[in-house]
Amino acid sequence: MGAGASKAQPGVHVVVAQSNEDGSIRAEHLPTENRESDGDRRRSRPVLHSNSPQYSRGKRRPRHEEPHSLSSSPPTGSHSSPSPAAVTGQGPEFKIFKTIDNNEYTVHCAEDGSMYYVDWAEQKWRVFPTEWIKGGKFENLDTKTNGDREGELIHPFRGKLTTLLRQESLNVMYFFDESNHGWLPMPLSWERQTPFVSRLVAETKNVCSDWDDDLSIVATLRQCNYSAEDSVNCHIAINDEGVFNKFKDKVGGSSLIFEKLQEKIKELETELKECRESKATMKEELTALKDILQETKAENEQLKQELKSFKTEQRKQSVVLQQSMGRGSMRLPAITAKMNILRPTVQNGLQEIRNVKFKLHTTRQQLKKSVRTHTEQMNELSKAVRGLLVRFEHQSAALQETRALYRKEAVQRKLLFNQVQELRGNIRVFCRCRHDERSTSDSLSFEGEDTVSVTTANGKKRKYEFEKVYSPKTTQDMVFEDTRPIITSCADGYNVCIIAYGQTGAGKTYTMMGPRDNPGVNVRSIKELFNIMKEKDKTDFEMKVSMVEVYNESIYDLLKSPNEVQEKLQIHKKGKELHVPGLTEIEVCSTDDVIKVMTVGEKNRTTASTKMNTNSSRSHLLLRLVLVSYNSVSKTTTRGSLTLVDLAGSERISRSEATGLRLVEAAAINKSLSALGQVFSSIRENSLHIPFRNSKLTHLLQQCLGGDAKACMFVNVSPLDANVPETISTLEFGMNARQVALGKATTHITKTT
Ligand SMILES: Nc1ncnc2c1ncn2[C@@H]1O[C@H](COP(=O)(O)OP(=O)(O)OP(=O)(O)O)[C@@H](O)[C@H]1O
Repeated sequence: MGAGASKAQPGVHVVVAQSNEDGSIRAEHLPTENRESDGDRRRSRPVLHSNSPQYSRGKRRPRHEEPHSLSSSPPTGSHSSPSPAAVTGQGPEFKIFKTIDNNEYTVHCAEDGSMYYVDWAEQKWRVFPTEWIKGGKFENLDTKTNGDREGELIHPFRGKLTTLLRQESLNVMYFFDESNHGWLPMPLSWERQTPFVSRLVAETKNVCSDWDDDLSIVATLRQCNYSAEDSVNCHIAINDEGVFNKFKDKVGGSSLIFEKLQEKIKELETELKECRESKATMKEELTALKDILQETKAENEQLKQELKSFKTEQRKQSVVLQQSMGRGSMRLPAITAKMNILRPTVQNGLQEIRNVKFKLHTTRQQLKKSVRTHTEQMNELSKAVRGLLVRFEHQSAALQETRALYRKEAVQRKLLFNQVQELRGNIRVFCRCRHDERSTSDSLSFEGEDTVSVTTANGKKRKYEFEKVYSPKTTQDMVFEDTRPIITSCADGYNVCIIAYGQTGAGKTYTMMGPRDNPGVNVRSIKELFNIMKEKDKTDFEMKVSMVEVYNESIYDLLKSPNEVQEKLQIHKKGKELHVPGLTEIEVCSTDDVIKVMTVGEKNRTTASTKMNTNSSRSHLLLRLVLVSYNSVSKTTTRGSLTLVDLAGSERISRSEATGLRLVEAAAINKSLSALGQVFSSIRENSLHIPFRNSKLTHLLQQCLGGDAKACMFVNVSPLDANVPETISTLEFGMNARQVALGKATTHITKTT
């Protein structure tokens, strides 16, 4: 047992009570200025009461070991002591007995119920007095678990902290109070004066220069068991807390501060990064500068060397020059004389050179100026060209677009036209009344675009409706406008036929052929056909013309030379196609070609009729154009035909009062025209048999009226009152034809593989 004190001042002893590692308690004397000798100290050692509370606050070993560290084991014998069960309700063990004034005693409760406590003063086990029980209470050694002492703290920087209230033994500085004759805890201000604490305070202040409150330092030292290091840490922690509180007061929340601080940290980190980067850059620059410096130094060295060698060379040269001058001075007068002679020549030469140089300079300036002007002009020109190119590109794009639109439009138009045609029926009948100056009455009246009325001799008025009715005032051009669409069909691969019907002199030939300066449907149609074919892209075409007349039920080739023997042509069937063997077909490339061919045909017709003493108007004229086109894009061959028919006059035989040959002619015409009427009637009535073969005319027209063609008929009438019966007959014929609905027209297109 080592508890004692040294006497620092009379009546005051200073001691730090501390338990030893082995469980015994020792008192460590603090260094004092006026320490007494060991003997004095031993003599004057104050006696601590064994049950003094100050002892129990000293550092203790784990309590269950305490009795074993004593010199003797706790007695097991039976003494008169309270039963442990009566005290704790449990078996033999070590317990803590805590008095009302907080003194603690380690108590051993033996098996037999007897209890002992440790008398530390004597280092002995003593029987625990039963009368003490009333003045305190027992506690189990394991009652103070961490569970009671653990807690939490939300720290502004470290987040959630788990705290533990741990009981640890601390050194406490006491002084011996002579008056009380006992040890008492020393006040802070006194303690500050002790050399031991004074040294620790100095150490602490050395580390924390801002901490100038000595008493606060001593208090902290006490709490930290006189460890200067711990007290410094504690101070830093307290200061942190202070900062935290300061911010908390200002901003009002730890999380906000935390966020702000984190932001600050981030900013600082960014700054640091930037500094590092700029440092790296500067380092690189420095290296580069060093290199440059090195190079410059090397250059400098080289220049120095060169200068040195130059100076040496100069010295050598000056020596040589001086030597030369020495030699030359002897010939100087002769040289001077020669120079005087040469000087004017040289001066003149120099002047000339100067003049030439000046001229050259002037010319150069002029050239420069003109080059500059030309360059500017060139630039302007190229700018203008660029602008033109851009405009050209725009326009060609627009043109292409327009072309595409046009093509689309054309296709749509074709489709619409075909639809309209199909709706109207594929035979369209127009009525044309010729202009005749002799006409004075108004037996024919024209109502609207499609109706003509005829007033008969007995005053009856008959109305006839056609696709269109052309009054005498109608021009050739206007007539053709309605025919134009059917020509487009021919180019598209349809068999197309235009027929003129009417009494002699009613204007059939005028409508079909027309005068040379005002051509009719024939020439205009042929022109239109060529125009259409030429407009078609990637399409090659071939056109052939044939011309025949049907006279007295015989077919004659009008393109055969009149010198040749005229043979009657026959019609043969070749598959579905009709074929006229021996018929002349002439290839044509333009409208002019066709007109030439037609002129030849007309001439042959007239010659023939003269030879036979006949009248050309007594025969039917058929002009046929066969068009074969090939499209290289779609790889299709299209075959269409245009048949232009100028029929012979349709007047009645009785009226013409014909006899002999004229009668035969009239009968033949009558036969063929009535055969034509029959064909129309049969088609209209949907008869199984259509009598195409009843006449040469209808036989030849079979392909044009045969159901897959498109036909157009002009019924020509005269405005004269005298012709009213013929006019009515013609109009009736036209009406009959109008009611004919040809089958659906079909194109003749074959695909080439
Ligand atoms: N619309 C018209 N305007 C002016 N003159 C016309 C018109 N139609 C016909 N004629 C004239 O009437 C005359 C007879 O015309 P055209 O020869 O065309 O009759 P046609 O019906 O062909 O007779 P044919 O049956 O004898 O051939 C001609 O001189 C012609 O110029």
